[in-house]
Order: sequence, then C-alpha cells, then structure tokens
Amino acid sequence: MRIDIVSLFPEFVAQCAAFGVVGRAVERGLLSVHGFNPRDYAEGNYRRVDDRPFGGGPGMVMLIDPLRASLRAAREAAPGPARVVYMSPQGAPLTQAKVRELAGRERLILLCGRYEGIDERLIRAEVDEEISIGDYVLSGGELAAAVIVDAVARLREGVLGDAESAVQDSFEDGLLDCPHYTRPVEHDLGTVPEVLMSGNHAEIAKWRRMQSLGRTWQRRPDLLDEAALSKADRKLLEAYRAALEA
Ligand SMILES: NC[C@H]1CCC[C@@H](CNc2ccc(C(N)=O)cn2)C1
Repeated sequence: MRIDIVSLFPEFVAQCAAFGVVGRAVERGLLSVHGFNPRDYAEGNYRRVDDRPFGGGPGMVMLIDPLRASLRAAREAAPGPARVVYMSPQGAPLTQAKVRELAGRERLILLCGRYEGIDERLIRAEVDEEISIGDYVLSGGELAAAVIVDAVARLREGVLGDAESAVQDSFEDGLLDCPHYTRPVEHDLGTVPEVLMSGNHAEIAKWRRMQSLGRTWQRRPDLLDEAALSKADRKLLEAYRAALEA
C-alpha cells in the first residue's frame, strides 16, 4: 500500500510511520509513505502557498495551484488510481468501518490543510472525500493524516503478528474492548478474574463478550444498536446488568 501525504510539513507525518508496527510494516515493504510539499511546487521567488481570503476576514487561504501541482506529482509518482482524502473538521466522522474501507485500497493521497483552509475550487475538483477524526480543530491536518496512516496500516495483511491481532479489536465488532490482565495474579491493585485462569476457552470467550457488551452499554450506549445484538448477546448483557444490581 502506498500513502502520499500532501502537506507543508510532510516529514511530520512520515515520522508517524517510523515507529512500532507501522514502522516495521514500512521496513518490510508492506507500506510506503511519501511526502509532497506544496511549497516545492509554488511559483515566484517567495514560493507563495497561501494568500488573503476574498471577502476579507482573518488568516490566509491555501492557493489552488501549488496544491494541484503537488497532487499531480503524487498521482504520477506511482501507477494506479489513488483515493484523495482531505482531512477536515467538515469531513465525515472517521469510523473503524471507514478505516477498513480505506485499508482495502492500494493507494491513498492524504491532503493536509493549514491556515484558514483550502480554496474550495481545489477541494471540489480534486478531493474524493473529506474525513474528520473528531469534532475539534487542529492547527493542521497532519495529525489527522497520521491517525489515518496508523489505523489503516495495522489492518493491512501481515502488519500485525498474531500477538497483536486486530481481529479482537474493540470496534472491530462495533463494541468496546473487554478488560485485559497479565501477571502477577496477586497484586496490591487487586487480583485477576478467576475465569481468565480457568483454561476454559468457551467460558473465557463468553466472559470477554459479556464485558464488551456491558462496557459498551455503560459507556457508549450510542454504539449499542440492540437490533445488531444476537439473542446470546442480549442474554449476556442481561447477566452483566444483573451482576451489577446483585
Ligand atoms: N478552519 C480550520 C481548518 C482549515 C483547514 C485545515 C484544517 C486543519 N486542521 C484540522 C484538520 C482536520 C481536523 C479533524 N477534526 O479531522 C481538525 N483540524 C483546519
């Protein structure tokens, strides 16, 4: 998978692909991340990448042509179609389902804005979709792009070993993750739930599912779409609630 980053600070995002599982995926050639800086494509001796907004108001707006030239250079840097994603608070909320969809592509181009924004004509002509990582404003789209790189990379085949499998990920099945424990069993901070040492894998799976359901119900009822729950799930959630009242 190739991800191109169009940004005034491309090294910022490349750094985010230099560590951990994503860094290893890059080393192993499962993923490559390349930066394209609009300033390298800006005309004139000041190499302008922004200008004042029509209609007045504070701040500056990113110019069309340096961005357009950067996007063209990114497209032409490798074969195959690329999905152009603009990171912006005006975008569709990022979900794990969207991450899975993006991870299925061979090429992404992530467009990172700065200042007050990007000339709307460039967005309309070049951007396939706008994505937001949350309802807040950052000084630039680079951190949002780094989130996409990480979330997408870990879903690519071969990136996570069995030790870190994304299969049981929270949100993979639309629920929050269950609690996790490791050694020691006895600790002044408490002990480990008996069932996890029972060796009974069916019981352990049931307990983990019940914890995921219960936590989702308690912390993120908005995610808990009753309709999506199986009969067994509803029974487990009932047991979780009953245990709370006991
Ligand atoms: N009008 C401000 C806006 C102009 C264009 C550039 C963005 C960069 N900052 C971002 C980008 C994305 C997100 C997000 N939630 O995904 C938050 N912040 C800021």
